[in-house]
Amino acid sequence: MGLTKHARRVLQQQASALLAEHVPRLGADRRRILTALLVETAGNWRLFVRADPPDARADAFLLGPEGLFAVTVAAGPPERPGLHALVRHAEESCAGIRDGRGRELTGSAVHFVLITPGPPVALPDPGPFRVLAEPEVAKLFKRTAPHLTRRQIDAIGEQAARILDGYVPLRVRPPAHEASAAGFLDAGRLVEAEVAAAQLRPFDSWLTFLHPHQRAIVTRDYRGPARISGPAGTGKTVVALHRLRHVARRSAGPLLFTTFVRTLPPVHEAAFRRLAPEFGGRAEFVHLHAWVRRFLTGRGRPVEVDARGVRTAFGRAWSRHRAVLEPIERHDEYWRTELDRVIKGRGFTTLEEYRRPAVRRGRELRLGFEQKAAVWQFYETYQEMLAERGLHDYNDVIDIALAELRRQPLETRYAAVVVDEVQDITLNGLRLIKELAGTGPNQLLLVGDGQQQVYPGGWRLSDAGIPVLGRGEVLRVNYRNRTEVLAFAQQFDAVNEVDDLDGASGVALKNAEAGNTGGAAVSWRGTEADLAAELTRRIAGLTAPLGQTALILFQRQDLVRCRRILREAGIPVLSLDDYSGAPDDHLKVGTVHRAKGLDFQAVLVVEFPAGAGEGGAAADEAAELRDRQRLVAATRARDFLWWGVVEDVADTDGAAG
Ligand SMILES: Nc1ncnc2c1ncn2[C@@H]1O[C@H](COP(=O)(O)OP(=O)(O)OP(=O)(O)O)[C@@H](O)[C@H]1O
Repeated sequence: MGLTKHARRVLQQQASALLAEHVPRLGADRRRILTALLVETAGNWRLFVRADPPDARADAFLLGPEGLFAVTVAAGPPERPGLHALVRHAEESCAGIRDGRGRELTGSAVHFVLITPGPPVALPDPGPFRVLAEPEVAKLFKRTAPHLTRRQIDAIGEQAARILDGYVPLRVRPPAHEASAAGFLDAGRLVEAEVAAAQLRPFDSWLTFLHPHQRAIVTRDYRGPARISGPAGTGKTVVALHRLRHVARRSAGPLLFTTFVRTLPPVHEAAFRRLAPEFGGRAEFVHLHAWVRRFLTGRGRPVEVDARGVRTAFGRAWSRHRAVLEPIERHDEYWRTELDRVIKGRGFTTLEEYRRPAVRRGRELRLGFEQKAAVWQFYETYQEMLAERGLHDYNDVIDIALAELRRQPLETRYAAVVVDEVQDITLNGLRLIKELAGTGPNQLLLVGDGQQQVYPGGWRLSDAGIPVLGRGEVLRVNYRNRTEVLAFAQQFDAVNEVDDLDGASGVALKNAEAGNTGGAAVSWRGTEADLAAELTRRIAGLTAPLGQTALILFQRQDLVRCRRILREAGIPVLSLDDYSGAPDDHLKVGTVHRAKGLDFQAVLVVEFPAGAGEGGAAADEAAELRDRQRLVAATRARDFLWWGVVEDVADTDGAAG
């Protein structure tokens, strides 16, 4: 911080006097380093120094806008079991601290810092520590990602002073005339930090505080694969990230966070780096298909998906079989899903398997014995078309990787694997995950919500041989959406029963408890001709920053329509395809498939009429799917939701191009 030389000298004198009085038996290294820490805490920070002689506990706890730090001064990390004792003590001693809303400070939110005396040294295995050399101590106080407000720091500090047994709270104060001088207390930066924290409040407090139920799941010891389900916004991903850090501290080896949604891993990686910067290098965040491609390349079997070639193969197969399939269901998309999600997704290799009862769970349209035979022929033609061209689709790539993994397991096992949005993975994808993660204690965590399926699924975890009996957790307090937004989203929840991903009943969004108050949800109906003016007016009137706002649509062709409106209005946009969670001032735009798992301060949704002329069971299925997609779109909004419905579509020749 911007201290004058004189002020720094005064603070150093105060700091040494304080340490000499309260912690008289300090060695020279600790004394120097703790003095330096104390000088830096003259702003919005608190320091608690261990009064007893060195033992297995941290030397100090440091609390500030970036969270709570357990600080150890040593030339290197302690050896196990000393390391375990240190981590356990730090986690346990802070665990009783609560915020004003009853949430507990989670032990996994404590950051471990190792300060090495003297010049920087390279430590090959720093374990859970962020390592700083003595001359780098000031780096700890850089406000890169503040998430605690001054009031929260005061409240935590007060409780820590009572709870941290054997530690004394020490604080130095600048001389009065210096305190009021510009720059000394760094008033400008404090205000900046307060404003930054206020903008995020209360959402980013998850980095430090968890609901007691969330916290219990983070630290629970599971003897096999575990599952977290619960409605949107209940903190499933938040818990999974904390748990990843918790497991990382207690294990060695790489960690994997994967999902079916291509756009999510970079966003969650950014969140994990804020939560656990010390494990950034150990954790891979990658979507399932990218993982598979990399794995197969590593095994000398690179397989690429030529999406255009696959579409052509499908088109040819469809034109050969449409005369038979159209009378059953006329939309080719329906049959594409049948191939992708049922026949290939579930790994059927014979018509007999496909004919077994209950294998099409989740599909409303019933198929008779002969009809299944007709679909199977269509599937075989599609496979031939692919084979003739030497092509593989995404399901094939999963199958090849699964066979390869079964032939030869991974050389280095993951210490832990987390799968997010698991409801959208195919059954064969789940089998692959089981194979790569293993089913040992605390190795595999599956996170999802059956109600947010945006692709038809229909499996149970047990179908993939993943046993979670007795290890299924359900979250029910929604922390993301303010009450008005949540109430709006709940209108799309028409289901009678939600699957907990393993055949039992789960919790639906309509039964979620609201964790936040306020918010606003506004709807609009109009013609496409009026949409441009209304959408741009809404965007201009937003109170949320443009960079924290998303426009969500349902079909790719809707994107083209809306992008044109935004371009003409000069509104800067970033496609959700390219979004990594990094802050910017562009409106995020994408389909609901890309918005899954994300949240924004404000969300605008435009619904264009769905394809006309559907009917029968397939239409019921499509309508149900659309409601689930609506529910996902609406629950992306934290504070404000605008829902626009276009009632008629103008002549858009060329627009949908
Ligand atoms: N303990 C908490 N304290 C404060 N905010 C929280 C807490 N838990 C979750 N949140 C907020 O709720 C938001 C949603 O959390 P998260 O993304 O983990 O939910 P989810 O259940 O995975 O949602 P979805 O199923 O919709 O993807 C987070 O971004 C965070 O802002």
